[in-house]
Amino acid sequence: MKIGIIGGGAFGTALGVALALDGNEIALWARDATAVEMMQTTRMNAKLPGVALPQNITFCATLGTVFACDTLLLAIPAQTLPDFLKTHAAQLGGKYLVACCKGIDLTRMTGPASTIRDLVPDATAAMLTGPSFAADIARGLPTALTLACADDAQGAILQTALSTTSLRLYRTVDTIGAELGGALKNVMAIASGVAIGAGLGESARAALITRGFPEMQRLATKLGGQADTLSGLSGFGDLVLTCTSEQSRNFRYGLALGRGESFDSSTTVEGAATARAVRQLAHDLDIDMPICTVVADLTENKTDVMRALNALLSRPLKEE
Ligand SMILES: NC(=O)C1=CN([C@@H]2O[C@H](COP(=O)(O)OP(=O)(O)OC[C@H]3O[C@@H](n4cnc5c(N)ncnc54)[C@H](O)[C@@H]3O)[C@@H](O)[C@H]2O)C=CC1
Ligand SMILES: O=C(CO)COP(=O)(O)O
Repeated sequence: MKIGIIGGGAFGTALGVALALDGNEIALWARDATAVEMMQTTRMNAKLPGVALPQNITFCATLGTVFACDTLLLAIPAQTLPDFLKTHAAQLGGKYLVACCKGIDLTRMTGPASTIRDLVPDATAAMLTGPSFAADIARGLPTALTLACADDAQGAILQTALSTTSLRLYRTVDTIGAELGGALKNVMAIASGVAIGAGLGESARAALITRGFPEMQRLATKLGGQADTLSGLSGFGDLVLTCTSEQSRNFRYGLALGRGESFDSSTTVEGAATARAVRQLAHDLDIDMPICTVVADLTENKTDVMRALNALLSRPLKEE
C-alpha cells in the first residue's frame, strides 16, 4: 500500500520506517528542503540516531507525491495542524487523514481528530495515539497503539493497513477520548518532571499520576469522550510511559522547570500549549483541573514550583 506522511520529525520518520519495513511504499514530506535532501541521500535522520531509513521511503520537498496517496499520516505538532489543513483542504478531501500528533489546539480548543473533522469534513478523520516513543518504533520494538475513528468500518480498514508485525493497533470509535488522553498525558508528564526535578520525590510523582488520571477523565467525558477510553493505551498507557521516562520531552521539560534550568525552546513540547488550552476550557466549562492549571501557570512563569505545590496541597480535603 502507498502511504503519505506529513512531517519529517522523529515520529513521522519512525512511523515511515515501521510501515516501510512492513512492505508499504512511503512518501514522506518535510517542510525543510535541506532535511529532505539529507534523508534522501544519507538514509538517516539525526532525530533517530542509528536507524537506517529504508529505500522504499521517498522523501519529498513538495506535496504532490504525498497528496497522491489515499491515506495520510499527519505527524506535525498539534498547534500547526489547523493551518496545514486550512491551506491544503482542497487536496485533502475524500482521504483518510490520520492525526499522529498529541495536543489541544489553542485557537480552536479541539484535539487533532476533531480539528480534521471540522476543517476537512469530507475526509475520514482518525487518530493514531498511545504509548510509543519514536525511537522504539523506528527500532522495530513492540508497540501497542490506539487507532480511533468514529466510523468503525473505516477504522477497521485503517487498523489493518497500519498494523505491522511490531505495531499492534487496537481500535475505538471514541476519537474524543483518544485525542484527549494523548493531549492531557503530556501535561501530566510536565507535572511529573517538575516533581522529580524539584526533588519532591517518587511518592509525589505517583500522587500526580494517580490524581492526574481522573482529571484527564473529567475533561474528556465533559467533552463527549468515554471514561473507558482513558483507561486504555491512549490515556492511562501513555500517561504511565510519559510520566516515568526521561525519553519524554514533556517530562524532561518539567524536569528543567523543577530544577530551575533552561530548556531548548526548539524542542517539541506539546504539553505546554495544551496546559493553557485546558486552563481555558476548565474555566469555560466550570470544571476542576488543578494539575493542568498549575502546569499552565508554571509554563508562563505565573507561579513557581513551591507556590504551585502549595496550591495543590492546600485544596480542601475530600474523598478519593
Ligand atoms: N517523538 C515521539 O516519540 C512521539 C511523538 N508524537 C507526536 O508527534 C508529533 C510530532 O512530534 P515529533 O515528530 O516527535 O516532533 P519533532 O520535533 O521531531 O518533529 C516535528 C516536525 O514537524 C515539523 N514542523 C513544525 N512545524 C511545522 C509546520 N508548520 N508545517 C510543517 N511541518 C512542521 C518540524 O520541522 C519537524 O520536522 C507531536 O504531536 C508528538 O506529540 C507522538 C508519539 C511519539
Ligand atoms: O507521546 C510520546 C510517547 O507516547 C512522546 O512523548 P514526548 O512528546 O513527551 O516525547
